[in-house]
Amino acid sequence: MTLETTLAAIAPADPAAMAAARDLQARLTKPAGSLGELEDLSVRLAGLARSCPPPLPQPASVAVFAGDHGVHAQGVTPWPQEVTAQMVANFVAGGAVVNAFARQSGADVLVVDVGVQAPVPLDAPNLLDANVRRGTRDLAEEPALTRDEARAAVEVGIRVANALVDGGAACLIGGDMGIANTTPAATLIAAFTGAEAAAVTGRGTGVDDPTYARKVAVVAAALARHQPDPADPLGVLAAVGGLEHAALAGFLLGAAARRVPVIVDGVIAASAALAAAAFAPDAVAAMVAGHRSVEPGASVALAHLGLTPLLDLGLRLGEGTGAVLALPVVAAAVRVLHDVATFDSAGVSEK
Ligand SMILES: Cc1cc2ncn([C@H]3O[C@H](COP(=O)(O)O)[C@@H](O)[C@H]3O)c2cc1C
Ligand SMILES: O=C(O)c1cccnc1
Repeated sequence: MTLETTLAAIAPADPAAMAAARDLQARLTKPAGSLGELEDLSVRLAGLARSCPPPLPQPASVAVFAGDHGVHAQGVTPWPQEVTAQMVANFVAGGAVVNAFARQSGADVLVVDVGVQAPVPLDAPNLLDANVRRGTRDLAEEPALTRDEARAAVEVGIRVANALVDGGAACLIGGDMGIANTTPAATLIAAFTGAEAAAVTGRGTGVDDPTYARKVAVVAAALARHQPDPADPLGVLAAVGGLEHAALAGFLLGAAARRVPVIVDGVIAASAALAAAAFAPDAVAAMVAGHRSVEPGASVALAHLGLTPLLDLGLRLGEGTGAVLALPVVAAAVRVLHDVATFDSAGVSEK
């Protein structure tokens, strides 16, 4: 599927299914509104699936998109770049936090090399080699990607979403791995929302004060240099994005085109969600915000998209961890519409 055919397949939520879910919620054996955000979520997912109740969101799959970043050269993170490839090996072996959380939540993990700098010499069924280029260029000096490279990365994400749905996934979860990738994430969020660099730049893996100041300056200078146009999402991704950010944007678009919910993780996924929404505003109907990352840009992005995060646990890891943790909550919200008796069927008196 190309970007264009995917965008053409994205349509608004179905108001009739949403009305049916709202009506059913009002008849279930609980005070109206007592399930808070879960009621709104169940209504949104009915609209997405065009059916009430919508399907349960399992089996579920996490795709962790990995890439490296030329902007690493600016000293925006204390971690060496080779940690990206080393963590890819860790994901493949099942030893990272996202693997533990996925096991706990009942989700599979697929690792997608979309732009790791050094070749990842592994042959494993849960690793997809879809490397577009071996890391981005330094966005502080030049566009991170060409438009063609950005498009190719978006189309990797689309392909992965389609393959997982074809394989039976009823819910998708997007994760990231890429040392230095909170810098392009912050720049993308500023570009799409118009927020100031300082309002969207966070401490990532935990940078110290001088590194943080450098990071804010890099984001501000990149915005001034590239003047990214939010009406041209491919241009924005190319100028100041990353390969995993672009692939995640495609992954979100692919989920929306297939009308399958996709749980958005932290600041990298949230920056990709802004790009996806700029390509196709209706794609937001497929997005569920898994959690509120500590990174300030994540909250700016979610507010811009009108999404309310389900969990707020002070997480600042990425990998898809906060999104996988939210999967049982999403499943519970849907299960209410499947399992809970109505006042009528259970013989419970109404007020
Ligand atoms: C061991 C390790 C595991 C990680 N898992 C996710 N990240 C997260 O931190 C990185 C971004 O932060 P920054 O922009 O500050 O470099 C990304 O790789 C992200 O996925 C990790 C980072 C490290 C070091
Ligand atoms: O919360 C996140 O998404 C995050 C925070 C730090 C590093 N990487 C990701």
